[in-house]
Amino acid sequence: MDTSYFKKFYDKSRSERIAALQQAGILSEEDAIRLEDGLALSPEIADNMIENQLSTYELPYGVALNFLIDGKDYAVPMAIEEPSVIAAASSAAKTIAQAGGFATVVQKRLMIGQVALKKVPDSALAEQTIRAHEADILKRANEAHPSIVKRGGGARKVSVRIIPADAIGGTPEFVVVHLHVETLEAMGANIINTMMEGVSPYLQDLTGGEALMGILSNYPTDCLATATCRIPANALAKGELSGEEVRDRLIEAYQFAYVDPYRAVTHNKGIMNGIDAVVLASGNDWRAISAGAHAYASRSGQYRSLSSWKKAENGDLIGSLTLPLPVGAVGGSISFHPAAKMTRAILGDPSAAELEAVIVSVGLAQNFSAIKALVTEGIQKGHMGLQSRSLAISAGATGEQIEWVSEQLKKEKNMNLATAKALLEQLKAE
Ligand SMILES: CC(C)(COP(=O)([O-])OP(=O)([O-])OC[C@H]1O[C@@H](n2cnc3c(N)ncnc32)[C@H](O)[C@@H]1OP(=O)([O-])[O-])[C@@H](O)C(=O)NCCC(=O)NCCSC(=O)C[C@@](C)(O)CC(=O)[O-]
Ligand SMILES: NC(=O)C1=CN([C@@H]2O[C@H](COP(=O)(O)OP(=O)(O)OC[C@H]3O[C@@H](n4cnc5c(N)ncnc54)[C@H](OP(=O)(O)O)[C@@H]3O)[C@@H](O)[C@H]2O)C=CC1
Repeated sequence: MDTSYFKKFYDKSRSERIAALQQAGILSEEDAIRLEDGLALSPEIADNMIENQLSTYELPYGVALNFLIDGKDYAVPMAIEEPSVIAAASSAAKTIAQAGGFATVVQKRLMIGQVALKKVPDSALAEQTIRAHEADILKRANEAHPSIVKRGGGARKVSVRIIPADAIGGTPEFVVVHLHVETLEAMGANIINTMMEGVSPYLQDLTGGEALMGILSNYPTDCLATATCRIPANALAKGELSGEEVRDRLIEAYQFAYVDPYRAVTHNKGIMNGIDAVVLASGNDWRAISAGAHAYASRSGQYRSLSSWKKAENGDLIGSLTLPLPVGAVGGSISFHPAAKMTRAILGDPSAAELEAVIVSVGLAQNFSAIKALVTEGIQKGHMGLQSRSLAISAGATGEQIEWVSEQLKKEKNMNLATAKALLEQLKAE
C-alpha cells in the first residue's frame, strides 16, 4: 500500500479522499465509483432484512489510517456517529506504526453452544455419561449440520458444567452441556443453534433430564484475539510532560481502570468506540461482540479494564488488549450489505481471523489515544474540538453557517449547545 497519498487526508474533500484510496491501491476503480455514489441499502433489500421496515437509519462511514498490523498496512473502515473516534484511532495507529506496529494472536476459532438440562436425577452420573458418550454427541451434532463438516469444520469437543440449585432462590440445578464448534469463516450462530437443537433429545436420553433450551453462547472464551504494541517512552512526550511521565500516567490510568469498575466501564467504552465501529462497518453482530467483551471484562468476578499497559524493562510502554471476537467473513448480511461489502474490499477481503486481528488492534489504538488525552491535556480539547461541527448542526446551522459557528465555538470557553445557538443567532443578525 502506498500511503504517500494520505498526507492531510482529513483536510481533503470526500472525493479527494476516495481518489487517494484508489491511488494508494486500496480501492478498485469500480469500488471508488460505488463509494462516490454512496452505500445506501436499496429499499428492496432493507424491506427484506427486518420486519415492519419503514426506512433506513444512516451513520457516517469513514476510514482510520496508519494501521500497521502484523507487518501489513491497513486503512480501517468505521461506521460511527461520534466525532473524534476516527481521528483518535488514526493518531494512535500513527504513533504505534512508527514504533513497529501491532502484533496480534488469534486463537483457533471455536464457538460455544449450550444445552441446559434440568430435572437431571443424578448430575454427577450424567456428567460421567456425557463424557463417556462424547464421540456420539459430536457425531450427532455434525450430522445436524453436515455442510460445515464438508468445509473442514464441525463440532470438536464436549464439556459439562453443573450449576447447583438455589444459586438464586428457587433456581433448579442445571447440567449445562457445551459443544465447542469450529465454524471456520462464519460467526456460526445458525450452525450452532441447529446443532444444539439436534443433540438436545439425545442429551435428554443420556441424562434422564429435560432440556430447557439449546442455543449459541455469546461468550466464546475459545475465540480470543489479542493485540499488543510497544512504544518507546520518548515517543510519548506531550506538552510539558516528558515521555516517561506520560508513560507512567498511562500505566496509572490502566491501574485505575483495573481496580475501579466505575472507571473501567468508561475505559472499556473507549475501547468499544473503535471495536463496535469496525464490527458494524463489517456487517457483523455488534450486540454479540459487546456482550462478550463486557462478560470477558468481568471474568475475575469484578468488572475491569479490558486492556493493560505496563513498563518494559528498557522503559518502553507495552500495551495489550484481549477479548472474544466471534466475527465472520461470511454470513448474515455481510455478502449483500453495500457498506459491509465495501469494508471487505477496503480491508483486502480478510479472513475472519484477520478481521479479528484488525478489530482488536483498533480497540487498543482507541484506548491508547483516549487515555493519553485524559492523562495529558484532558479529553475536551481534542474531542470537543472535533465535536464543534455536530454542535453547530444541532443548533440549526446549515451550509456555510456550520463552518463559521464551529470555528467560533472552538474559541469559546463554554463549548456547548447554548453557545452554538447564541453564535448562530449572532450570525443571522449580522
Ligand atoms: C483528536 C486527537 C487525535 C488530536 O490530537 P493531536 O495531537 O492534536 O493531533 P495531531 O494534529 O498532532 O495529529 C496526529 C494524527 O492524528 C490524526 N488526526 C488528527 N486530527 C484529525 C482529524 N481531524 N481527522 C482525522 N485524523 C486526525 C492524524 O492521523 C494525525 O496525523 P497526520 O495525518 O496529521 O500525520 C487527540 O486529541 C485524541 O486522540 N483525543 C482523544 C479523542 C478520543 O478518544 N475520542 C473518543 C471519544 S471520547 C469517549 O467516548 C471515550 C472516553 C475518552 O471517555 C474513553 C475513556 O475515558 O477512556
Ligand atoms: N449472536 C447471537 O446470539 C445470534 C446471532 N444471529 C445472527 O446470525 C448471523 C450470523 O450467523 P451465521 O450462522 O454465521 O450466519 P449464516 O447462517 O448467514 O452464514 C453462515 C453459513 O455460511 C455458509 N458458509 C459459506 N462459506 C463458509 C465458510 N468458509 N465457513 C463457514 N461457513 C460458510 C455456511 O453454510 P453452508 O455450509 O450450509 O453453506 C454457514 O452455516 C448474524 O446475522 C447474527 O446477527 C442469529 C441468532 C443468534
